Parts: sequence; C-alpha cells; structure tokens
Amino acid sequence: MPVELDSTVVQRNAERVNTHRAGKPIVIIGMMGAGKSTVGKRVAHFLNLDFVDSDDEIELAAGMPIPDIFETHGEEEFRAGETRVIARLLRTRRDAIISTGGGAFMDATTRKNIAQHGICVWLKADVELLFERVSRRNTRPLLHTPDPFGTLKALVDQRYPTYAEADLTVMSHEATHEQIASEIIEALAEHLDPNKKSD
Ligand SMILES: Nc1ncnc2c1ncn2[C@@H]1O[C@H](COP(=O)(O)OP(=O)(O)OP(=O)(O)O)[C@@H](O)[C@H]1O
Ligand SMILES: O=C(O)C1=C[C@@H](O)[C@@H](O)[C@H](O)C1
Ligand SMILES: [Mg+2]
Repeated sequence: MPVELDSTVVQRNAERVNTHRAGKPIVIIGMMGAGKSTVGKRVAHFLNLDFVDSDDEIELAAGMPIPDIFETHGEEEFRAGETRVIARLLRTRRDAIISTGGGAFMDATTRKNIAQHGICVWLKADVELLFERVSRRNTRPLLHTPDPFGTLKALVDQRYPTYAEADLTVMSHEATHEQIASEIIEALAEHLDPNKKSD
C-alpha cells in the first residue's frame, strides 16, 4: 500500500526550501530512468516553481527528438548543445526545477555552472530499477546496443563517482512519484535549513 503523504509536512518543508534557496534553481541530475523528469515535475508543483527539462529544451532548439539529434548530428554535437542549454537555463530560470539529461553532469563546464548557480540533487537508483524503467520506452539512443543492461551498468559504474559531487543525494526507490518528490523536498529543507527540525 502506498504511504499517505502528509501534505502539511510537505508544505512546511517546501516553505523552508523556498526561504533558503537564495533565488537559486534546483537542478536534478542522475541516470536515465531515475525519475528526473516525472518526479521533478512533482517537486516543482509542491514548491510552486516552474519546471523545465533540458532534454525538452534541446529538442525544442533542434526541432527534432533526441534520437534524431544523435543520428543526424552525433553525440558530440548533442553534448555541446546540452552544455549551452543548461547554462542558459541556469541564467534565466532561477525560479524553476531544472531536470537534466542523464549525461549532462559528466561535462566539467556544466558541473561548474551548476555548482555556481544552482542547488544540485542527485536522484540515485539501483541499476535493476533503472533498467526496468528505461525498458518501457525506446527513446534512449545510448541503450540501442546488443546488451542494453550491460551498457546501462557500465554507465552507472562510470558516472556514479561524478554524480556524487552533487550537493545532496536522494534515493529513488519503489514508491510513488509524489513520495519521492516529498523526500527530495525534505532532503533539500534539511540541507538548506539544517538547524530547524521538522516534526
Ligand atoms: N517513483 C516512481 N514510481 C513509478 N515510476 C517511476 C518513478 N520514477 C520514475 N518512474 C518511471 O520511470 C520512467 C522514467 O522516468 P523519467 O522519464 O522521469 O526518468 P529520467 O530520469 O527523466 O530519464 P532520462 O534521463 O532518460 O530523461 C517513467 O516511465 C516514469 O514514470
Ligand atoms: O544518459 C544519457 O547520456 C542520456 C540521457 C537522456 O536524458 C538524454 O539526454 C540522452 O538520451 C542521453
Ligand atoms: Mg528526463
């Protein structure tokens, strides 16, 4: 049975986050399938902030879906566009939750920009859970390989030490999107306003 969310506690934590985030956007990083987009939208709703997704912004700028960008222009050009788009979002969307593409935080310039202008949350999940989720749709070009689970596992091993540079880490587990969103908000409240204990 899903846990009932205590909306009063969520709202109290949301207020703590908004009071202490000093006008910085909250940036969600992590592997494909972690829930950055779908959970990120709920975080934005609870915090009464906008939601923006760097993958969507890249698709908008390129006028084509991500798999087509990879096919037409190659990964290198996609990554250059991703770095530019995230730099722009950090400058222009301060009252937003910015969800990023899975590979975005591997770029040193993007890491520096996020550290300087945002508050960074790593939404972390076990590889088995990630695989179950990404298997639902065929929209991740990096997994178009003969052994998608092996590819995903290799990316996890390669990326997790770098993702660990985020300001805070929240586990994505078997719970509703809303529950994970509320856990992100609680972790943010504790990180930004550590002296006040929530009851
Ligand atoms: N807590 C959750 N409970 C149930 N399903 C979830 C949960 N979190 C994510 N999912 C599902 O997993 C899939 C992937 O989620 P989502 O698209 O948000 O991941 P992402 O981190 O944005 O991935 P990408 O980096 O590829 O954009 C979606 O079908 C989403 O509904
Ligand atoms: O993990 C990755 O490198 C990617 C994740 C997606 O969000 C997209 O940004 C793209 O498919 C690449
Ligand atoms: Mg996404």
